[in-house]
Amino acid sequence: MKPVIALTKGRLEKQFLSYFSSLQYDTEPLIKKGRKLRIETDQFAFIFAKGPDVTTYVQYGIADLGVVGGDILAEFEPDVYDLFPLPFGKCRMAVATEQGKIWPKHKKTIASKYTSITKDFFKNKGESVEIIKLEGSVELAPILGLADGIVDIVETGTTLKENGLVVSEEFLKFSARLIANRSALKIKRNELAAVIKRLQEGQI
Ligand SMILES: Nc1ncnc2c1ncn2[C@@H]1O[C@H](COP(=O)(O)OP(=O)(O)OP(=O)(O)O)[C@@H](O)[C@H]1O
Ligand SMILES: O=P(O)(O)OC[C@H]1O[C@H](OP(=O)(O)OP(=O)(O)O)[C@H](O)[C@@H]1O
Repeated sequence: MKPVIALTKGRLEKQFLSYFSSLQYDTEPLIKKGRKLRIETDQFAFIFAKGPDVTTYVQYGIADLGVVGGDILAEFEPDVYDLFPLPFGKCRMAVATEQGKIWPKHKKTIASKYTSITKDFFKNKGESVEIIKLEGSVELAPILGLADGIVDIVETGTTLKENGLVVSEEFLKFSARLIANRSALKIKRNELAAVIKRLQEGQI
């Protein structure tokens, strides 16, 4: 059986393919996949899913390996083996708000996709917050008066800047990570060893 690798669709998929190709793996079938969600190459079977679902497929052993953002691992804490960072998908987690905003003295309202990370962050600071869960375009929330601020990913800072927001605190750094199903690592050790090694060594 070919190793099964679950890839996070979208931004990380593109960056993974360019990294994988730099390691001399054949990526042509993946680049030409169109809307297909499962693709086989000579060596591997790939599946394409949203980040949190990548961890689910790996946790349940449908995929042996997965490529997922460190933010997803921090937020959902799936039961998978977190092997090592990959050299792309670099971003930070930050609290941001409108330029010149004065935070309320008591309870702040924070909008985020990352409710668990947000809860832990403010708990550790001993600050009381109400968290509003959003699924994306989180930068809208302070502008429209839904929240006092946001907790979200920042890379270049362009999205914040173009929406009149500024970082008030950066508190975590992430990159994409290679994860593995815990039992596949033992049972399929021989089949997985070469690709794991190459993905790790490619970074040196
Ligand atoms: N601006 C960014 N710069 C670098 N990495 C990012 C950035 N935004 C997200 N990421 C990383 O890429 C992963 C996938 O994000 P992406 O935006 O492609 O999917 P998503 O959050 O599910 O959004 P969408 O609903 O638009 O597909 C995130 O989990 C994170 O690790
Ligand atoms: O600092 P920047 O380089 O501007 O990147 C940060 C933006 O990228 C992500 O959004 P994404 O494109 O995934 O859209 P989303 O709002 O739907 O999550 C993140 O949620 C920020 O909005």
